[in-house]
Amino acid sequence: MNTLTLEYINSILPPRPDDSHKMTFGQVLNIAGSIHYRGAAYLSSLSALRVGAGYVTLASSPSVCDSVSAQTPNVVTLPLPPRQAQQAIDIKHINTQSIAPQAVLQLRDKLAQASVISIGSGLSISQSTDQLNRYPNPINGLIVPDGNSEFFYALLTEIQANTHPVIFDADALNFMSHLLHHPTSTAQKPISFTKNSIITPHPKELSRLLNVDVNMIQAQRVHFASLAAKQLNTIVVLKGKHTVISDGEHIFINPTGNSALAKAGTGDVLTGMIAGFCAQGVSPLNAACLGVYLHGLAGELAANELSQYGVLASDLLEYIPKAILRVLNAGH
Ligand SMILES: NC(=O)C1=CN([C@@H]2O[C@H](COP(=O)(O)OP(=O)(O)OC[C@H]3O[C@@H](n4cnc5c(N)ncnc54)[C@H](O)[C@@H]3O)[C@@H](O)[C@H]2O)[C@@H](O)CC1
Ligand SMILES: Nc1ncnc2c1ncn2[C@@H]1O[C@H](COP(=O)(O)OP(=O)(O)O)[C@@H](O)[C@H]1O
Repeated sequence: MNTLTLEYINSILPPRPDDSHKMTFGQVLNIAGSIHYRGAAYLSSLSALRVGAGYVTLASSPSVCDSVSAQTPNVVTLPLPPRQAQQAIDIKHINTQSIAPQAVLQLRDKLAQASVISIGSGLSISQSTDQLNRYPNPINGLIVPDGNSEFFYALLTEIQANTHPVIFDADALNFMSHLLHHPTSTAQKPISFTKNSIITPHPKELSRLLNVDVNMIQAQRVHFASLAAKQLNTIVVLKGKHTVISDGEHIFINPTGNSALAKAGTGDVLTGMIAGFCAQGVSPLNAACLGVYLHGLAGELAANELSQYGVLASDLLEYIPKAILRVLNAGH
């Protein structure tokens, strides 16, 4: 078990060759955001650019793409077609901002081109009103997915054989929990995290994935992060104070960060940072270490100027470059 250090982080930062262009630093395909979580799409896309990715494409519903474009000129958008109602009676149940499963066909070329794919930040699975009538599982609190769930399933099927890094966050994890624990509840075939994947659960999300009480997870964070990495064949980033990173063999503990990060949207920033490092050719395990350490350091630097009370997730975007400079300067 290793605690991440400034020196180690400095040693795994990717190079920035002079003779380079935007594609040198990789393409992120970020599938994120929904009608109530437009901010998650913004934060996860911009944070990937802030750590040095060359090109970020946000694929989402048209309204999310419009919102993000209105806030920043830096992100390329790929609006995906909304789901259509099959019958007149469905119309009141279907939020037209849900993405059609057929959108995966439109994404096919982008999925193949991308250096890394991030899926799930704010990509709600609970957009349709019929979900509100369903009961949550009493153990894991998970409600049967709906809304974007058909799109999710089509997407996960499409990328099963993908060997590029894929980062699964937030609702992508909740959807996977549903598939893992209710395999016969739908007529769908088994599906798993992809090779070279990274998952970024907070303790409740890991509790849903493992079907283990969240208090048990918190009492044995290293054990459950490592167990999940082995069982699910993925790299696990178990978030919270002293984030644990494990590939099932190695374990890293993050010393950076403070309560400034305990604010909505900071997890979306982390997902983008890890994706941005993967895009630059860093191994998924090192990308997870870089993202987690620098995310925490950005929170500390932001809190030095704004207080632990006053930092916003969007403030982190300004402090990521300062955190990188701090690490670079430590190397001289
Ligand atoms: N501006 C935006 O658009 C934002 C969008 N977000 C998106 O909102 C969606 C829902 O995410 P949420 O995380 O709110 O919903 P969840 O339902 O996954 O998590 C909330 C539950 O998990 C528990 N929990 C969270 N962190 C915990 C921890 N460290 N220890 C123990 N329990 C913990 C909470 O107490 C709560 O019961 C995600 O798709 C996410 O990406 C959020 O990131 C917030 C900001
Ligand atoms: N008290 C804390 N100390 C250190 N890091 C924290 C603390 N609280 C939250 N974080 C970090 O902030 C992020 C929160 O992510 P998450 O729970 O997914 O939030 P959201 O879904 O709102 O984006 C994680 O990276 C977590 O490790």
